[in-house]
Amino acid sequence: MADSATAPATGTVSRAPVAEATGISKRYGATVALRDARITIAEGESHALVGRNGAGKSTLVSILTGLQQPDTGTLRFSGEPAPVFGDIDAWRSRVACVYQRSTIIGDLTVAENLFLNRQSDAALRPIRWKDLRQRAEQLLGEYGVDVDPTVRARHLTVEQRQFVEIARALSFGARFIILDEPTAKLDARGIDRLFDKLRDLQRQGVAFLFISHHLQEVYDLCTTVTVYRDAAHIRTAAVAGLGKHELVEAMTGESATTTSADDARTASPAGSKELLAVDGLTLTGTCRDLSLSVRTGEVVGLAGATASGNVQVGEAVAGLHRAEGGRISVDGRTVRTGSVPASLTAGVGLVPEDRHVQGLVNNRSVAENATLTVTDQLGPFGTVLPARTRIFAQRMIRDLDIKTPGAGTPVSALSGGNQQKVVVARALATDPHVLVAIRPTNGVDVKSKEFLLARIRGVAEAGKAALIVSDELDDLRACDRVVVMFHGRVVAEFDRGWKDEQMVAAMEGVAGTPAAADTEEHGR
Ligand SMILES: Nc1ncnc2c1ncn2[C@@H]1O[C@H](COP(=O)(O)OP(=O)(O)OP(=O)(O)O)[C@@H](O)[C@H]1O
Repeated sequence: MADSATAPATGTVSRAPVAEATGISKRYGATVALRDARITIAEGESHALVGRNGAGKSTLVSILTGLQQPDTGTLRFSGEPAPVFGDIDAWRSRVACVYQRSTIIGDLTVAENLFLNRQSDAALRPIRWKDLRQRAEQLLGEYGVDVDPTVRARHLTVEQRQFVEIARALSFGARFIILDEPTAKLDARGIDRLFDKLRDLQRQGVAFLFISHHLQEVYDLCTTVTVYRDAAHIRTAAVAGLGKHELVEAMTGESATTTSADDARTASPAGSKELLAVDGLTLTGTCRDLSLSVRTGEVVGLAGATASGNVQVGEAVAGLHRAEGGRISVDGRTVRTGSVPASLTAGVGLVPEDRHVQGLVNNRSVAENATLTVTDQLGPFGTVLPARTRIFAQRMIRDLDIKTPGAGTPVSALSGGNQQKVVVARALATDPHVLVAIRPTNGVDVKSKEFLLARIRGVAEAGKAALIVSDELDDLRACDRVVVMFHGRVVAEFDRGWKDEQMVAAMEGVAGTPAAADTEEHGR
């Protein structure tokens, strides 16, 4: 398909693209991660790279940043050939990268993080702390990042850390920055501020490659979009000239259907009973006297921005936090708080927030990870029969459309979105009475998102209950009812049919939440 977006305006001097990759191929054993792929990022451009999970985006990033060598292909930065593989400083001066997972070290100060491994001018010269602080202040000031360089990085918010990472990445001199799912851990305000910062930097001539599964963000921020599918370049186009349906079609190779989780919903069955009850829950430093209930057949959303406490409440239901007061009960029975085994026994399944930290055992296979919670079903008398594990896992791989060469592949070899599916698969394997899913579609592509949300709906349809803890509007739209938290309190509740602005306003604690009133008006 023709590229239509990179032609410079007539009359302007055409400069070499900041980055240009052509004919890039990369294999991992039998897996083809990239096949003759290409991308061109013009100077000062905001360019999105989108594609389904496993399409090859992260592989391209690792090649563009010099972390991996392609099997074939050429790479040029501002018209010059790429540095030799391994010359880290040379790569850093051409391309900066901010990954979804923070590379900031919590125990070091901001200044130390900014100048990690380059604290002093020469290898044997002692570090001059005052100098370091001043250089950090100057650097932060240059990029308009309002953070004290002397504080330990662990005290920063996710957003502040990200700004520090951006400043650090650009301080090596690059005018091209790759942002790999930078919004995954930010709430709506954080995303706005990040985008403001990126627009500022763009005005200063910095070009971006922006990777996101949130197509709206592509429309909000980028001028050009490149689509990869099944390891190959499919299309590059001007964002303004490409409708969402067309974009999704390019990503999936199928014409976009209009079915959504919305259409798939069924009303809660009559005669449902309360399956999860949270009564007057108080969690130190998080929430006070919070109540919530989920009935059989229901999918309830627990929405809230980062500091709302919604994630902690979800985690408490799964036994990860001890309550200072109040009660959590499942199917009428009180569950001891602060005990994961007690919650598991009560029938609570959890999709944790961070698959890297809480979710997966990286060097173990997809099969082992997917069945970790159900080893008792895999063989008699505490044994685990490999054949049974494999069959169990193969069913999950099929059911959840997990893209992997096989059940024996280590999860670390899977793309991010496919890893997330393994985490969901594992939670579903226990056949939970109450499924608590925290940001369950984080890093998952649009098509797989529908799929995962439909699976969660399946839990409710099987007569159980699901609680989706999220600030993602797509996740929340899949719920029958959404309870919104703001700073540890429930501030609003919506039945289906809410508008995006209403939900965002409620999550941001906008006084008087016209949202709630509106919902009533719209005839619940
Ligand atoms: N180190 C590795 N070993 C084996 N296979 C790998 C490795 N890294 C990536 N792959 C495979 O290469 C393919 C492309 O993966 P990649 O991570 O580039 O996809 P992606 O588009 O970034 O996906 P996502 O949106 O899920 O992050 C996938 O099939 C993945 O399993």
